[in-house]
Formats: sequence, structure tokens, C-alpha cells
Amino acid sequence: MAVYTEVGDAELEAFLADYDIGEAEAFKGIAEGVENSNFLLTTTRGQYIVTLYEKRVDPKDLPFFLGLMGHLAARGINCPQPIHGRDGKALRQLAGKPAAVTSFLHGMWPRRIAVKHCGPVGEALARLHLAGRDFELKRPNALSVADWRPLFEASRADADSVAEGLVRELDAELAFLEAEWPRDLPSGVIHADLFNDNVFFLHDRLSGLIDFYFACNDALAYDVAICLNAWCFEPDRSFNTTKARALLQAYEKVRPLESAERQALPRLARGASLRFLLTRLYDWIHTPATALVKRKDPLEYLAYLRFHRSASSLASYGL
Ligand SMILES: Nc1ncnc2c1ncn2[C@@H]1O[C@H](COP(=O)(O)OP(=O)(O)OP(=O)(O)O)[C@@H](O)[C@H]1O
Ligand SMILES: N[C@@H](CCO)C(=O)O
Repeated sequence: MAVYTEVGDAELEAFLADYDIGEAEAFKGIAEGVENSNFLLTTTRGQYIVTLYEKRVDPKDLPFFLGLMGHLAARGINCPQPIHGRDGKALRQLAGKPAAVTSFLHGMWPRRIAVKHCGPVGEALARLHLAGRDFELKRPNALSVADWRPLFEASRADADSVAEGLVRELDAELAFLEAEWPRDLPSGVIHADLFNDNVFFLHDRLSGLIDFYFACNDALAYDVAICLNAWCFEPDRSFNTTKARALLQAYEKVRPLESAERQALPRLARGASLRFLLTRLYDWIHTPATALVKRKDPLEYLAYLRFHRSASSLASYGL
């Protein structure tokens, strides 16, 4: 479920009066997603997405997110394009929440990831990295290495009840990554959450990227590591080298990795595993079991972390 805020007819009508996108014909809550309230709006002119930003999005970051989507869309990346009102503004209020209208993207996200999806994702990621180079706003990554320990501390007391020995293992992992985190890699705008539920395909072609609400400035290769985790493990948690090769090769056709980036990938992949392990662990412990939102399994990312820990170079992955 992801409709946290209800929108009344009169409120919607008043909101839409500030835009030039026609009159509402239908307005339906979208069940998917967990962070924000999303609605599909059909007007006399077409289809749009209305997003109400809920508590996990810091309103001060919204100009970055909306500006970035506009910037990328203008450079040919198929992502939601913020629709500006008659006053030129893309961000306003609806039902007491910050809200925006964006273009609707056609396609479906792949429920079962196949090798054929991985090349297009690698290519799209590299194109996004290039298109983001001249985006003028900056947003530091709020979930990078310095943020992991406080996140872990908030779950420490209950972590061993999720997996035996987890506290000791994560303490050691944090110490390693804090000391060895690669710091001078090429950086720029990264998506930072390009999982399969954020990538649309239509007739086997990648048709769009969504959910830019973790986007930030960080090492570009860290985004590659996030995608290797999100796209290249099988449901039994084994690593699929064929998928990884397809993703990396397609990425490098557009933006070849520097040798320092290639060398850093195993460490970046450990960090990317720990980051999602920690946010999932936090949610696992702090979300009441009765909540409507489905919690994601932190142990999936513990398995990925252990796998990457055993790799010393890309050759260890068979890449
Ligand atoms: N521009 C768009 N075009 C078409 N559908 C969209 C668009 N944006 C969002 N959606 C639909 O809304 C759903 C939820 O969107 P999104 O993933 O951004 O939600 P969220 O709650 O912000 O994020 P999260 O995935 O982190 O929970 C998507 O799965 C998709 O079905
Ligand atoms: N992609 C995240 C969810 C939040 O966007 C995860 O799988 O943990």
C-alpha cells in the first residue's frame, strides 16, 4: 500500500487549477511503493502521476530530486518529467503535504529478472551518469559510510534476534569499511536505488527509470555496485556471473570504468550490501508487524555481503 494521505475532490480540483494539464477524469491511488503516496491521474489531456511526499523525504531535498528528473529528461533519459504549473513551479502543496505532478511512464517492472534485462539496465545507468554530469545542484549521500554506524546503533539491541552473531559480524564489517572505503573515485549524480521495481520495460525494451528519491552525489561505481546486488543475484542468493557480465559490459560500452573503479568494486559491493542490510534491519525491527507495508528481508543482503567479502578482485567473480 502506498496511499498514506487521502485527497478530497475539492482539494484536487483547486490543485489542478494551477496547472495547464486539462480536467481530471480519474484519480486513483497506486498500491505499490512504500515511501510516498502516489496517484494515477487521468485528465482530458492524458495520464500523470501525482506524488505526495511523506515523512521520509526531507522537503529541502525536493528541489534536487525534481530538478534532477527535469534535467535528465531534457537529456533523453526516460524518467518522470516534473510538470510545471502556470507559475513555473513544479513543487506545491496538496492535502497539507508537499506534492508534484510528473509525466506517466509506460511499462512494467520485471518481477523475474532475466539476463536480457541486465544489459539495458547497465546501459541506462551509464547514460544516467553521463547525463547527470552538468546538473548544478548537489546532494551529499545521506546513507553513505559515515551514516551506517548510527543506523546500526539504532538496531543493535535487537540485531542478534534477527540473526545469531549479527552484532559481532556487523561491527567488524563497519570497522573494515570505515577504514578501507574507497574515497577518490570519479563521482557525480547517482540513482542509488535502481532496483528492479524502479525500472520499467515495454516489449522487452527498457522504457523508463523511476523513483529518484535517494539520488545524490557519490562515486559512480557505487551505483554500479548497488545494481550488481539488485540485479545479479538469484532467488537462492547465488551470484549470476552471466547477468553481472551483461550489466557491466553494457555499462562500459557507454562509460568505461577506470582501473581504480574496477579494483574498488568488491569493497563498494560490500558497502552497498551493508547499506541495504542496515535500512532493512532498521525497518524489520522498528516497523510494527501489523503495519500495512511489507518489510524487506535484511538477511538477503547479509548473504550478498558475505559473498562479496570472499572476493578480492573482479576476477574472483569470474568477470
Ligand atoms: N512516472 C511514473 N509513471 C508510471 N508509473 C509510476 C510513475 N511513478 C510511479 N509510478 C507507479 O507508482 C509505483 C510506486 O512508485 P515509487 O517506486 O516511486 O514509490 P515510492 O513509494 O516513492 O518508492 P519506493 O519504491 O522507494 O517505496 C511504481 O511501482 C509505479 O507503479
Ligand atoms: N530498494 C530498497 C527499498 C527502498 O527503496 C530495498 O530493497 O531495500
